[in-house]
Amino acid sequence: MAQPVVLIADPLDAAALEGLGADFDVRHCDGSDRGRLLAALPAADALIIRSATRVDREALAAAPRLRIVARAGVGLDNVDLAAAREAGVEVVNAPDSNTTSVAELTVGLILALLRHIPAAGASVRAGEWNRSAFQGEELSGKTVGILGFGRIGRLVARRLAAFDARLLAHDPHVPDGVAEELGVEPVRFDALMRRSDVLTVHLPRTPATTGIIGTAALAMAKPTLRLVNTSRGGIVDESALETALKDKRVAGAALDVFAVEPATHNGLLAYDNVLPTPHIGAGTRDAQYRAGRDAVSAVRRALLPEGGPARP
Ligand SMILES: NC(=O)c1ccc[n+]([C@@H]2O[C@H](COP(=O)([O-])OP(=O)(O)OC[C@H]3O[C@@H](n4cnc5c(N)ncnc54)[C@H](O)[C@@H]3O)[C@@H](O)[C@H]2O)c1
Ligand SMILES: O=C(O)CC[C@@H](O)C(=O)O
Repeated sequence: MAQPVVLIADPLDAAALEGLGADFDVRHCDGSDRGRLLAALPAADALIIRSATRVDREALAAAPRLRIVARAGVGLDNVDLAAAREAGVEVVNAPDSNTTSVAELTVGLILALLRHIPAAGASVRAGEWNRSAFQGEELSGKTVGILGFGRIGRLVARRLAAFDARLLAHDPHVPDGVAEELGVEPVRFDALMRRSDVLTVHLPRTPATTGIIGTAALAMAKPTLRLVNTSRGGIVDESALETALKDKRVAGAALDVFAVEPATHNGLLAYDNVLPTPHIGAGTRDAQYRAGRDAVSAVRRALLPEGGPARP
C-alpha cells in the first residue's frame, strides 16, 4: 500500500524530520512559490508549513486528500481556518515551541534600542570611536507595557522582572489575578499607551488587532516611547508609525515583523531609530527543532493508527 504523502512547504529543522521517511512519502516544495504549491497539493495527505506558505481556500481546494495542516510555529494568520474547518482539514500549531526564543529576542531588542547597540557597533566598524554619540538609557526604572499577555507576553514579563522595570499589561482575555501574580499591573489599552516608556507587542494578527497600534494609539504615547513588535506585521500600522517617527512623537522602534515580508524596501528602514530584524523571533536552533518535532508528532497522530510506531 502506498505510504501517506507528507508535503513540507517551508524549511524545517532536519533533526526534527528524522525517521519521517520510514512511515511516509515525504515531499518538499517551496510553499511561497504558488504554482509549485498548487501542483504538489493534490497528492498531499498532510502539509507542514511555517509562516511563508499561505493556506487559503484555493490551496485547500487543490488538496482533496489533505487531512492535516501542521504549522511548525505559532501564528495561524496564514491559514484560512474557516475554510479548513469546512473542508474537514485539521489545523494544528506548535504553541510552546518558540515562546522562549521570541521572549529572549524581545528583551534583546529593548536593550538594543535603549543602548543603540547596532548603531554603536556599526560606527566602530566604520572607524569611529564616538563614545558620547551613543549615550543610552537604563531599563531599570522604566515602565514597560506588554500588549497581549499570552505565552510570550508573560514570559517577557518574567524575564524583565530581573531589570527592575515597572510592568504593565493589556489583554482583555486574561483572567483576573494572572498579571498581578507575575508582578504586572493590568491596565486598559489607553493607559498602556499613555504610561509606557517601552511598548512590546505580543498579539496574534486578527481583524481586531490589525492596525491597533495606529494613529490614535500613537497619539497617546510619550514622545520617548520605544516600540517593539515581534508578533506580526500589520498589527502596527506602518504609515502611522512612520508619521510618528518623522514628527518625533515616538523615539524608536524595533521591528521583527512587517506588513509585507521580505521588507527590504520598507520605508521605515530609512529611519536611524528603527531597528529591523528579518522575522527571526523563532529563529533559534532550539525553537526550530521543537517546532518541527511538534508538527511531525501532530502529523503522526493524525495519519497513523495510534500515532504510529514509537520513534527514538
Ligand atoms: N517573530 C516571530 O518569529 C514570532 C514567533 C512566535 C510567535 N509570533 C507571534 O506572536 C504572537 C503571540 O504568540 P503567543 O504564543 O504569545 O500567543 P498567545 O495566543 O499565547 O497570546 C496572544 C495573546 O494576545 C491576546 N489578545 C488577543 N487579542 C487582543 C487584543 N485585541 N488586545 C489585547 N490582547 C489581545 C490573547 O488574549 C492572548 O493572551 C503569535 O500569534 C504570532 O503571531 C511571532
Ligand atoms: O515560521 C517561522 O519561522 C516564523 C514563526 C513565527 O512567526 C510564529 O508565529 O511561530
